[in-house]
Amino acid sequence: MSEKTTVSGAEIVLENVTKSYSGQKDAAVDNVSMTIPAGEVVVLVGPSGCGKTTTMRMINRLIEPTSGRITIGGKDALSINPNELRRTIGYSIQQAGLFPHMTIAENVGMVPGLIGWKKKRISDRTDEMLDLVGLDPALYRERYPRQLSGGQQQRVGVARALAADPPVLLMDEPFGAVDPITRGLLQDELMRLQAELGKTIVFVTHDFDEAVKLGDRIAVLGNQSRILQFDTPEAVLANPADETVAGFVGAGAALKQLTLMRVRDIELSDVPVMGEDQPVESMNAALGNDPEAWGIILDARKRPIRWTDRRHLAGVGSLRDVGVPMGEMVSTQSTLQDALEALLAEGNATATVTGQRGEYAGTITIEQLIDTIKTIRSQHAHDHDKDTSAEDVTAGSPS
Ligand SMILES: Nc1ncnc2c1ncn2[C@@H]1O[C@H](COP(=O)(O)OP(=O)(O)OP(=O)(O)O)[C@@H](O)[C@H]1O
Repeated sequence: MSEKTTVSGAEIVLENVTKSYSGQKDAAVDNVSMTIPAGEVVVLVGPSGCGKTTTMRMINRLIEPTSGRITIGGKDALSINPNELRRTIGYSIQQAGLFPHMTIAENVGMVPGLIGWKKKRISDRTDEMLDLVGLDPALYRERYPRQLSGGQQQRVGVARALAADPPVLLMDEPFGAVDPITRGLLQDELMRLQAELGKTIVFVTHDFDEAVKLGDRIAVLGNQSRILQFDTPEAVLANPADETVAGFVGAGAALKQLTLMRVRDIELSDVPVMGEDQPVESMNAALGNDPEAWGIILDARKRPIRWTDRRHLAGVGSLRDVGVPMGEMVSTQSTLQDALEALLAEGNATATVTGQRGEYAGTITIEQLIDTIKTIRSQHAHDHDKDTSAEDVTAGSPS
């Protein structure tokens, strides 16, 4: 996710954690070790039944490990009493898991109530949380869950998980039950919230794209929760650890990489730019003799308004009257994927980039996008050559 302003999260460490359900031949989770750094979003992703939920639920002790150790902020999870555990760990699940007979306010205020907050404090906090997730408290407090849309219920689920301000948030497919557009919006909101809150978030999904979008790190799990790869989304996309992970990454890994970087992250190229009031000869001189060269005419606030080449300039008296209106532009905030789409939409090899206030910032070309992908690839080309004992993944040997 993006840069955090604060980190309020706590580190979670799993050491050789195993869970065998009675009556099952194989352990559901077999000897898993991983460190989830404070303030990061770690996404557990893997096929159905691989043990993601079991792994997550052992962190808040909804499931007791058969063996191994889990610490939260350095404290053994088994030694934390139930009240403290509720305060430390927020939990949100698919279909929000709201209590149908309780109002939205009662749902959100439930954990603060359980840990003994006073009425007024709970009520204020409930309003604050509903605001935070984009629901007007005046409209929604007294409603019942069935009177809300699926997406709104999911928001309430997140508000409830955050209500007691826990350093750790466990989210088990929280957006699994909503349509793709709502899901995208909820993901964006979670990213915005997290940039502000800096919680430690463990997020379970079987949607790899969701993992790439939300994770600071992704743990790709195989059967029995075996960690196949535990790394940043960039590294997993650029260099999957093995064929199983590659299969999970799926087609279009290079394109997915483009969603992880923004235009401001790369060095832009340039074309000649001139204000409308500058002499035509200056633009001519800047374009030189190259018949393919083109330049951009700016308005008084340095915003690109038209592009021009030598042919347009022949015989004209002023830059005010020449050129072709600018097509779709990209902003420095856009993802490289947005930039690629703009390039394809315009059918050009170059797109114009504008800054925060619409001012000219440079240009971006198809070649630059290709070079960026190549650079990411080469940066991660040797990731698996490293001695993994030095890494924070100490899980049983990845196959
Ligand atoms: N209470 C239980 N008793 C016995 N076996 C269980 C129990 N809960 C889960 N399992 C088994 O443990 C394995 C891991 O299940 P788990 O729910 O953790 O997987 P998951 O990766 O979260 O799956 P999904 O993505 O389908 O939710 C599965 O084989 C499942 O059948």
